[in-house]
Amino acid sequence: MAANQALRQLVPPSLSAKVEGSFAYLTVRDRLPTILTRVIDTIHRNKNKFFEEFGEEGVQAEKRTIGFLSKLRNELLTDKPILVLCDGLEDTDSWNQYLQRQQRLLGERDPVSWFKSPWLYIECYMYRRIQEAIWLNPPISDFDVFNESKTQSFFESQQAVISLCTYLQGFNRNMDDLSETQLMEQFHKLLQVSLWGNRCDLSISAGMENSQKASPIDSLSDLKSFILVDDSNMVWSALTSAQRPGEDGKTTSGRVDIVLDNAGFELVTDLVLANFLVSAGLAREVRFHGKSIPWFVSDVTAHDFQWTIRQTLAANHKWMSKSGVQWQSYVREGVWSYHDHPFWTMPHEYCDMAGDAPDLYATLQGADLILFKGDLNYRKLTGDREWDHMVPFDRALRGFGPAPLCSLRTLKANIQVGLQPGQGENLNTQDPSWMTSGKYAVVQFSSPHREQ
Ligand SMILES: O=P(O)(O)OC[C@@]1(O)O[C@H](CO)[C@@H](O)[C@@H]1O
Ligand SMILES: [Mn+2]
Repeated sequence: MAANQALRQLVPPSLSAKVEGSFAYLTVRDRLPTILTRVIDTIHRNKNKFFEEFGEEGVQAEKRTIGFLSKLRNELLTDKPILVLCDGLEDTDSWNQYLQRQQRLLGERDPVSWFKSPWLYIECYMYRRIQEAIWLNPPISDFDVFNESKTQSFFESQQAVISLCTYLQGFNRNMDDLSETQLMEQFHKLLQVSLWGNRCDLSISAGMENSQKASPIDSLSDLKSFILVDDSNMVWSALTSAQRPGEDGKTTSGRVDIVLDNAGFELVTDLVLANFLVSAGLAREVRFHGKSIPWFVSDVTAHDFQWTIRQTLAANHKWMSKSGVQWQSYVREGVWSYHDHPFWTMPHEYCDMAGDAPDLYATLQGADLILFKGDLNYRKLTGDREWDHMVPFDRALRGFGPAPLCSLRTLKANIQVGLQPGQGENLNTQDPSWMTSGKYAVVQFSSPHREQ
């Protein structure tokens, strides 16, 4: 058996709610039902809007949708079997095949259920069932149940957005005068701003307001010691080694793909970073990968992406508006593009991508650097397994490596690899909730050419 295959055999079990008292258990028992309750409340609160827009049909659709979601909430609370999807969407068959895969793993004795199956699978499944409940009840089928909380997060973070756009425009004006060292310093700062932007995620807060209040640049030095693994220098060298001398004597640079996470303030930090990468000549193109359906409460959809650029452009603040104008022209010129492959809203671990979504894997192979934002992406990169903290990041990826990649993640789930000997034990002593509080973060890099 080849070494890589043997390595794949030694894979620990998936995190699961079957472990009573575990973070997965508490999420499934408490946080997911809370999120569902908030979704039901949101739909109920929009009843009049549906009536105004669609008349009696809208009211009937609201009632049916709430019925679907209440049934889902009951299945979850009472650990009922996971049901097949029947909405005939593009990914319905893939979801139902994945259910069969989960059933094979469990054997015929136990049905696949909320508290017995992998946490990653059933949490993704819940968001896909919310989509089914909405989709099956026109005319409210394209209502985004999380839209209000995503837009609120943007508006609540206005001061931070203004200070970030002001900072960006501050050195955009004299970018050509910056030395290589100054460019690298700015890069590290904006990479950390994007990293900490990930704390503003609404599923960990179960939808509670979770916006950025403090100035993102000023707080970086205080936050530095909470970065447990910092491979930023490897990210910088991946960018600079992708630069090539062009025909006209100018340097051409590489393509950077950003696998997005949350809308609101976090998305602004990603757009500011992407703006810097292009204006500093560190990227010739940036591809953004978002979600094709509302996902994990605050994840970015195409509507959120366009809305955020429009909102920034229309702001009555000089530097915000100037940033929005720049972002809109990047999109129009094709320097920036938004993509939402269905795989990002499937439950798969990323080591399955080459086999289950070969088209997406091939697309990502065209990048010179891929930035994965957030905790759910980290869980999928590492398979949401019970890895020991000292297992190398490359090992936990289990062969996933379309291009040099970096995870920018604040810790919000009890999985963390690539730590030094004793680092995990020290953190357990100092701060027992270190893996789930969002206080700590990692910048973890892997390149396909490095030893697996
Ligand atoms: O990917 P994100 O937005 O950083 O975090 C997603 C998340 O909040 O959802 C799950 C908890 O319900 C965890 O995986 C993680 O904490
Ligand atoms: Mn998210």
